[in-house]
Amino acid sequence: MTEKISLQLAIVLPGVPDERDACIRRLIDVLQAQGLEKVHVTQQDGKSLLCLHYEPTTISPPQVREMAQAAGAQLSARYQHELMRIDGMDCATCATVIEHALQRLEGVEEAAVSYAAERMRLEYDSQRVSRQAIVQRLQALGYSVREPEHEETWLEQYRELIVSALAGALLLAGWLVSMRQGAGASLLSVGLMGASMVIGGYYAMRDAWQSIRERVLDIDVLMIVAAMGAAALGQWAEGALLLVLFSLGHALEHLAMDRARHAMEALANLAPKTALVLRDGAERELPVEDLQRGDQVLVKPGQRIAADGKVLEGISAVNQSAITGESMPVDKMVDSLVFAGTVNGEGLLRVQVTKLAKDSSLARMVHMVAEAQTEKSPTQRFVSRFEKVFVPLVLLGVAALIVIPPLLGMPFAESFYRAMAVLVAASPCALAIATPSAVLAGVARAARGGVLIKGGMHLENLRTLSVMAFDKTGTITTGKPSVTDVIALHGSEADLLTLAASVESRSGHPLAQAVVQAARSRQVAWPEATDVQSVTGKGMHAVVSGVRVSIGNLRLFEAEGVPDSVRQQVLDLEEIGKTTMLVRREGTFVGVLALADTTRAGMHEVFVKLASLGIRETVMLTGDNEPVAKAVAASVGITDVRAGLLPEDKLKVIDELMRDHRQVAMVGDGVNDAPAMARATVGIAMGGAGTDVALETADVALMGDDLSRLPFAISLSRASHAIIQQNLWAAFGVVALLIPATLLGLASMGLAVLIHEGATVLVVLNALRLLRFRDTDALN
Ligand SMILES: Nc1ncnc2c1ncn2[C@@H]1O[C@H](COP(=O)(O)OP(=O)(O)OP(=O)(O)O)[C@@H](O)[C@H]1O
Ligand SMILES: [Zn+2]
Repeated sequence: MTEKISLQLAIVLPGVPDERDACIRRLIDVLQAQGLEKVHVTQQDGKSLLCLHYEPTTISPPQVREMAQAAGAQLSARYQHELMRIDGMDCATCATVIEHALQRLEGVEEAAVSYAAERMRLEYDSQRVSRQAIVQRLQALGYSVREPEHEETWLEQYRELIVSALAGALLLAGWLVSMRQGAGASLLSVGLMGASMVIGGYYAMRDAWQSIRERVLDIDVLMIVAAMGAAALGQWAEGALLLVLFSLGHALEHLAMDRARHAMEALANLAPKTALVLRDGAERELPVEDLQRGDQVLVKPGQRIAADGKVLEGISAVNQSAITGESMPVDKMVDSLVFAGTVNGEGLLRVQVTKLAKDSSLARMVHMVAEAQTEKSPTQRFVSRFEKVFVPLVLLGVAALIVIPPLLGMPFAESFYRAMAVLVAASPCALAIATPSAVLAGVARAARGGVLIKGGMHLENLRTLSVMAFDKTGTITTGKPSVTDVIALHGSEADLLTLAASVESRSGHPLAQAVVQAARSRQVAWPEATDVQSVTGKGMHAVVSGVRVSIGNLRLFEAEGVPDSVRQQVLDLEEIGKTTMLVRREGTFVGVLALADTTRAGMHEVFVKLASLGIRETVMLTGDNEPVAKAVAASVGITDVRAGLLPEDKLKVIDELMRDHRQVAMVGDGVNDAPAMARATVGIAMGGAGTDVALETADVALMGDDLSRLPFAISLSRASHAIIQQNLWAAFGVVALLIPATLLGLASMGLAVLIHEGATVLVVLNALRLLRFRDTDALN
């Protein structure tokens, strides 16, 4: 017989971003090679556990644990994960170039680059390749890694714009000189225009060179070929204009994209740089990086809070809009959680630091958004697939355009020039940037509104939901029930509470805690229970002072049966919307406890808004009894109820809903609904700022502790979709118009470049509109 133990994956493999990571496969292989029977990952309470099966006769549990930890430590030291910021990418193909180049580098396990976010997700084997070697490879390709502390200077930010303006000035000068005619002047004007081409084409040339070396043909190559073609035909002004416009277009595009990126960085800067720390009885101002867990910091009225922590002293209303998007201040008192970057109200707070500055909710949110922006959305994938077919077709067509007309008698110069114009017209630059720019802006806007969307896919999926399932306890209700009725059938109420509390004090379930609380408030003392056995979704069995005690709902006693009189008591209580527990001592039912939970404030408004957004069906899933579920559902406006569910039933309901409706969201608090959330199209967790699991396991996390931002998230997703559609139509439209126009010689190359670059900039500016999306735009 084998036995098994479970360890928390996050402890064995710290720093591994998610369960899909390759390190987990490696860990499993290593451990199985070392003689464990079987190793696999399971989920429990939203945490990933590593389950280790072993042969107890050959190895002891501490040895197994040690083995796992040693292997984990070795792997985490060896395989490094990093999110790098990359400077110098000029177009979407640069991202592909980097990915190809790095993936060919020995020891690089994964390199995923987002052009829009200027970021790269990197995983590498530090025994085979050093970080330095990777950075050097990037630099050799003409890109640089921006280390986190680096602030962009004014000059760096506008460098491209300055270069293109300079090229433009030279072109203008050359043109003015050529107007004056004269032989010397013409030489001078050619010189000036040549200089303009060199300067205006600097970045394009650099990127084109890199692309050619990586055997990728991109827009930079096309532009350089076209400009040199024009120059070779003696069309200096045309060639220079092309490069000036091209570089100007790119400079503007980059400036616009920077705005979307800075929207997130501005958020990160909300947290103060220093904090007022109480150490050794004195107040000292320290940089937040020096704060330790357990430090006490003072937060004065009106100040921004410097660290995530727990209030030790003081009462105040805190504006948490920076994190939750909700501008109504939240009351804080002793034991409340507060978050870095939020604004203290009128009270003085003494706060115990619970998280290091780099792990604060705000810092993690900014990091996760950056990571989300590197994930490709389905539309983006579709566009990439399209480009793979489209670009070679264009090149073939252009080659034909150069070769065939001269055979029919057209001068070569003319056919070449026209082919170049067609090439520019058909370059899908606007198409490539249409979706990523909108995703970038949409994800950033969502984060500023307190909604963390972990990737373009989820941003797009939110839009198409027609059914949403909600967990009841903790999501629709506060999840803090209290005991309302104590009905003793044999003996006193105190005896009943003693038995109940004795058993329930061994459970972490919110209902159990409510029972313990009730016993405590009546000053009941209870003996220690033994042989405790918890039955998921039903209740508990245990032994108290030598007698067997069971406590739970009707389902727990189904097998042995419940006397009709007792059952009737229970049903009567449930009829008026209460959660019930029966208590049985040996064979006798000794009492019934009734509990009630309160519905969260503002839920009704949320469901009204969801309905008006076209979410036709809302379903509440709960392990609680049907009358309670129906009462809660009716009071908030939920259309459908599935009650009496065991945790695994919740998964089945999600499957069933997905069969009928395809796109289904599961909304929960992330604590014990993680499996259902993972199964649904979109898993939405609330309370992202307070609970780490919610933040980690969900596809979409509402940072605040209620659902009020849900309609905002959905309407933002719709707005993003609308903008993506507009962008794609505009991009396709321009290509569709320009190709025939250049083919027929109606549009010159200069005009083609102007329109082409104009469309690209326009598409990005259109995407930026999402940054200004307002809640009030939500309902239309
Ligand atoms: N420790 C316990 N003591 C008594 N009854 C329990 C206990 N644990 C669970 N139950 C019973 O099982 C039911 C379902 O519990 P479960 O934990 O599956 O759902 P829940 O968290 O209460 O509600 P929801 O499904 O809405 O999140 C409870 O309503 C209760 O009747
Ligand atoms: Zn197992």
